[in-house]
Amino acid sequence: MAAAQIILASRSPRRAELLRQIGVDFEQIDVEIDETPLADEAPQAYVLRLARQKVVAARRAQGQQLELPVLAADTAVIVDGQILGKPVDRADGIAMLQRLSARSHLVLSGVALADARGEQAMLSQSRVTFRALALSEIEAYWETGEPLDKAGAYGIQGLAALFITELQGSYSGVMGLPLHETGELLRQAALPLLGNNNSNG
Ligand SMILES: Cc1cn([C@H]2C[C@H](O)[C@@H](COP(=O)(O)OP(=O)(O)OP(=O)(O)O)O2)c(=O)[nH]c1=O
Repeated sequence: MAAAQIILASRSPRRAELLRQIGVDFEQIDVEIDETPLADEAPQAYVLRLARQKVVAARRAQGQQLELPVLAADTAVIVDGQILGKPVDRADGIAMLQRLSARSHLVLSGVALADARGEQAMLSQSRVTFRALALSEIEAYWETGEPLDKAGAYGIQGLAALFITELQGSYSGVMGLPLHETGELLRQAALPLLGNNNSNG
């Protein structure tokens, strides 16, 4: 296996899969932060703050000797201006999916990269539209286990693909790691992908 180029501060297997997709060699570590929104915090500011906090916490945990850049992300579903995180239980998950039925919502993903020079963050914003969902279908979806660990109680990359009539924005951003923005942050940190350090060339 090639030597790691960066640290991915995430437990998420989806983020690891997406980072592998763009050919980055990485080590994955866990970070735990408080994900409670601040009073009156805008959703965009919220996901950017959490992504930054994850990289900062990871660098702190690794100590001064850490040399590799650290990448982390945070994803939230926004409906009527309200932030939906991961469902806390079955009733919460079912209520979230009922709210998302027959309308569109926003999915925000913040991604941050920290290295010795400090940290940078970028935002990905997508609009996802769901068809009308029957309660029986929502209940059956909950029973699959797929919604449990996902913001908004669904996974675009899984069975919830059956619900989505339209996506405007970034599929990888909805799934948890926006790959265009990730590539830009890596390029700015002098870790170019495809050996190209110049987006115009
Ligand atoms: C909307 C949506 C979210 N998700 C996932 C991505 C994230 O893993 C999760 C949102 O929770 P996050 O708090 O962003 O991330 P996490 O706690 O799972 O992982 P970590 O903090 O360790 O990086 O929801 C999907 O997998 N598919 C989707 O379609």
